[in-house]
Amino acid sequence: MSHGWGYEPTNGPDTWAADFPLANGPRQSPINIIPKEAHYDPSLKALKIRYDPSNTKGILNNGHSFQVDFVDDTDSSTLTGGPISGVYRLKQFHFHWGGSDNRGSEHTLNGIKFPCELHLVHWNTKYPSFGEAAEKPDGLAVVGVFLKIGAANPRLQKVLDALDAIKTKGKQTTFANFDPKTLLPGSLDYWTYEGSLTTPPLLESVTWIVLKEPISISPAQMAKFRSLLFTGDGEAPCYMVDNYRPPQPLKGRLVRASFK
Ligand SMILES: NS(=O)(=O)c1ccc(C(=O)N2CCc3cc(O)c(O)cc3[C@H]2c2ccccc2)cc1
Ligand SMILES: [Zn+2]
Repeated sequence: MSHGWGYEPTNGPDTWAADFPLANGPRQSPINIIPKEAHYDPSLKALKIRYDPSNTKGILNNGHSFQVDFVDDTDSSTLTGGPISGVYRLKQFHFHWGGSDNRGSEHTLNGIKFPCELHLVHWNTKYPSFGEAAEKPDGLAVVGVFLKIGAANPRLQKVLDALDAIKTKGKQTTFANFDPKTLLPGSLDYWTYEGSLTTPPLLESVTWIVLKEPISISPAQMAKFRSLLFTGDGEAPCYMVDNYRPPQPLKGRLVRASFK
């Protein structure tokens, strides 16, 4: 699926519009979230997240990030409630991170970048598949979680321990019985807005749900993420860092808050 896009100066976010005109569309992601300008919406429901660890399928270095994939042929790992209606199934989760701790997240808070951001990707079961849903304005829902530098996060360790086996692009390995719910912070307070995929094809099909509370990651754990390679075996090695798209114009969109 990769069209040669990436995060280097020659193929990075500023070049994507050439192949993916949606890059300049009306509902692009990520965005800078300004909490004071978000609208508290008392009608927003609480997020209901139910994941079945036995759905874990594997872990893959896709050349842009690494992702943990889930079996999504039943409603056993789902997201409901929150700003969405209906049932969305968990497809995969992945991260975006920086080459140093002052950058890496895609969404920013009052212009502040976090060192890393987790995305849990779900698709609307009113459509027959992820691919079909990805083409619809209400097709996807991604839960974003900021990571901040702090104490080592034991919940990340199982994921980090698998990275040695997927160092280069295209490598995948078995990964089973992981509960992504353990990666979520204590509070499920969130901001939500209508946006897009943050990677090509930049489809404008994502209801974004960005959690207010970050989770922690230690410098040593960040170094593990940064040891991955964008490049495949036999290619000149290029470390997988700074795989984030910067914030995009809000273009009049409303950002709602589930909390006061
Ligand atoms: N950062 S994000 O907006 O949360 C995001 C969500 C899903 C996806 C995703 O799952 N896929 C499928 C794998 C893939 C591989 C590529 O090389 C690529 O350029 C894009 C993707 C996207 C994708 C989603 C929907 C339709 C096509 C591709 C990617 C990014
Ligand atoms: Zn992402």
